[in-house]
Amino acid sequence: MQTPKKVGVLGAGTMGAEIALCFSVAGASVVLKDVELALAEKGKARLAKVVDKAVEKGRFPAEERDAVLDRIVPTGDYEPMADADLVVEAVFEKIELKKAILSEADQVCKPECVLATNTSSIPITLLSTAVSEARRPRFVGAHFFAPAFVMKLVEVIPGLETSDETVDVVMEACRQIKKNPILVKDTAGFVVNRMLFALFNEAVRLVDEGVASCEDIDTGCRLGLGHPLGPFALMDMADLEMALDVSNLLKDAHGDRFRFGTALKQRVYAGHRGKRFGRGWYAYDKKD
Ligand SMILES: C[C@H](O)CC(=O)SCCNC(=O)CCNC(=O)[C@H](O)C(C)(C)COP(=O)(O)OP(=O)(O)OC[C@H]1O[C@@H](n2cnc3c(N)ncnc32)[C@H](O)[C@@H]1OP(=O)(O)O
Repeated sequence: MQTPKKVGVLGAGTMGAEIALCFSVAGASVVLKDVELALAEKGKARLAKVVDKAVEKGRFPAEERDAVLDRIVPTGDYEPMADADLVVEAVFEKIELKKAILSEADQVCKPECVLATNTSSIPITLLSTAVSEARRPRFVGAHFFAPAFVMKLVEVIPGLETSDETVDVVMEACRQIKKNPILVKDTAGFVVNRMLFALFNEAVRLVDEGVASCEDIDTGCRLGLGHPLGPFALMDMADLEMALDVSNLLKDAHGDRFRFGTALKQRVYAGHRGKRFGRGWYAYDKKD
């Protein structure tokens, strides 16, 4: 398959916007939707900074900057994605929210359109119940990793009714945007988040037990295991509340080994949710 000519992205947060950018860089026209136009425009504005940084670091050609951003059209409506070949949903990791948005998109998108969800942990077959029976063969999971413009992996997850053709289409679309797709069975947390949350949970337990500080545990992971960031720095990059939600989903599916420790819950209760909130495991300068 060619790169899809037109792509819709539902949700202009950090993940959604950067997924939009990946397709635009590959030459697709992209519609970036949020609940209202102003939020979609804000998501696109953040992308200009992402591209500028990539240009600064010599990782993206300066002369392509404007064209790549021009191909991304922000919107508050579903209608502009009626003729999209592929739509990727990337809204908050809440089951009912995702289902509502997938159902609305399903009613607008053309029958041939593949509808993909960027859920990080919710079973695809469960989310597929939000779309019509006719769409289900063209409904699939496509899990990107943060920061999505940089990270090369996409987990491709067929649900019970996803067709082989849809899996092939999405795997190929990932290759066209220079990502490396891996095929993963439909299980809560898929592959990478099951491993990542095992690490997160053990790291929080170490803090709960007073074995070491988060700084030292992060140093241990970086210098002892070669991870680019330790688990606490990584949780701060995401959102501690989101981490707690995901871990609860994993706990429901796989048992108590995914139970998060006390130190994390306390930070969530206190609103210390991570870098974007000015404070998480570490303190930061608050920025937009
Ligand atoms: C929860 C989901 O379902 C699953 C996930 O996505 S888990 C997260 C998986 N991602 C990772 O583990 C990535 C960890 N980070 C890295 O490996 C490296 O930082 C990197 C390869 C992305 C970039 O490295 P490099 O280009 O050398 O620059 P570096 O300075 O480290 O980071 C560049 C920018 O990316 C941001 N960034 C790095 N990791 C991030 C992450 N996980 N999420 C969001 N932003 C991230 C940094 O904050 C920095 O932003 P800034 O320029 O505004 O300060």
